[in-house]
Amino acid sequence: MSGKWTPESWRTKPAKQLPSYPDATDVASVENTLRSYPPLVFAGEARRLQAQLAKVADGKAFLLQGGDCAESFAEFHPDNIRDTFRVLLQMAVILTFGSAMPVVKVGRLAGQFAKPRSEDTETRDGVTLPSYRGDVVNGIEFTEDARIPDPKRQLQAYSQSAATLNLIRAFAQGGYADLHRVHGWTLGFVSRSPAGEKYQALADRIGECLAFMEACGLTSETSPQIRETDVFTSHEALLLGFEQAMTRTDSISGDWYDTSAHMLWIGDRTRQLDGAHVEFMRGIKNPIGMKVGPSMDPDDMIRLIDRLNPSNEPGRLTLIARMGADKIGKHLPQLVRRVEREGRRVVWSSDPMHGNTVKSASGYKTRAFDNILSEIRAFFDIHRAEGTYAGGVHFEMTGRNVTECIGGAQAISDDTLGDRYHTHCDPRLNGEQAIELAFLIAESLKAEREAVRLAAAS
Ligand SMILES: O=C[C@H](O)[C@H](O)COP(=O)(O)O
Ligand SMILES: C=C(OP(=O)(O)O)C(=O)O
Ligand SMILES: [Mn+2]
Repeated sequence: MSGKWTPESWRTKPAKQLPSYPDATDVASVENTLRSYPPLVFAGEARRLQAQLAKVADGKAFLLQGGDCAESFAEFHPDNIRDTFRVLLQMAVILTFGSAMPVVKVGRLAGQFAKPRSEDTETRDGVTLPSYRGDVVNGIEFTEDARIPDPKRQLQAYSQSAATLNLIRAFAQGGYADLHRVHGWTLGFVSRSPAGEKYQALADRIGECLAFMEACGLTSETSPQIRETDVFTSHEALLLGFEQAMTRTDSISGDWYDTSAHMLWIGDRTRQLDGAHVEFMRGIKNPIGMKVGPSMDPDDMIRLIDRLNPSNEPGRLTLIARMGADKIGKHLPQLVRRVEREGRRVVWSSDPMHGNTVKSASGYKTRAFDNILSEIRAFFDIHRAEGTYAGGVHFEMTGRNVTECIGGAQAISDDTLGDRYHTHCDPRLNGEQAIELAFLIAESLKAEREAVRLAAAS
């Protein structure tokens, strides 16, 4: 029994991972202020994303979701936003070429500020302090003051999200994303790499296709699909007071939308059937995601799907599998099979990051490129074996030349992780690793397409 939903009905349910603010009056005052702020996204945009995700559920499009593990106030800079944006564009072009299908682009951007943590406290040199929970909650500095949750940070997160979104909209629709600029998206450090060279070769082919199409009368002026693109935003709906304050009724449909992002997802740590996060998410009309880790039980998963998507609408729910390269083979097949057997219409996407986090010998939290790739390969293989559709991928990545994940063509090793390790939470793929991975996935997609074509021809 789930009872009546309201934007605040989550408050009566047990909630994990929410900060303990020192003063409830300050929190209420910030939430009131947020309620008076403009929406960041519109309901119509969220509906457009859902329609595109419905195509993914149907096997006719592919989902690419990616961006920072944790956006930060300190790294807020137009160059960083642009660099991540252009790597996303490059990956999308590579995947479009491989799959010959539209690629739905969703950033972990413009709102990805709240972090669930494994431990409530962190100890350094015998000093124990509350854990860092994302810039929207507290500060990363290891001092008593910084670690106290401060609700006013929500106002800064809102402003940064608004400015980030504004820039993304301008990039996506103002000419930067025009396919004629496909060569210009390459970042300096990527252009000198094997992935960069491969990308330049692909860009040359796209240039030829565009010239051919132009000769046929299809130009940026006649075809807006060449000139601009949709890039949607997403984040984990963790800090429910903030999300509630951003939830508004849409005047057209009368439905509730969380206007903080186009898509919101539930993390693996907060997906309890009768918990606060599931309660909040079931009532908002945005397309939503749910992380599915190795502890997910198939019966529970069906109950969660039915709670979150009772009318079985395609595009409403994306299941983001994050098992780990060593666990995916044991856990995913039975879940995929069960969803299929019960006729639930979902998008299956692979997050090959969160099940592959390890502490390196030198003490950095890292992920091995090879394990990331191996989880994705297993994800595709499992779907092929089950006759279901591997609909998308979900990455923690940045356009910056960071050294956070081990491996890839640059062969980043444990010894060099410290060179440019900037993440505020989990290790991200750098621009080159992200593009390298996109090529490897594109090859799988192309092989799949070829297999389908051969099967149809025989
Ligand atoms: O991004 C996801 C989680 O917040 C993150 O993996 C938690 O990391 P922790 O295990 O260091 O708390
Ligand atoms: C917290 C995250 O992942 P998960 O819930 O899968 O651990 C995340 O995506 O940053
Ligand atoms: Mn993360």
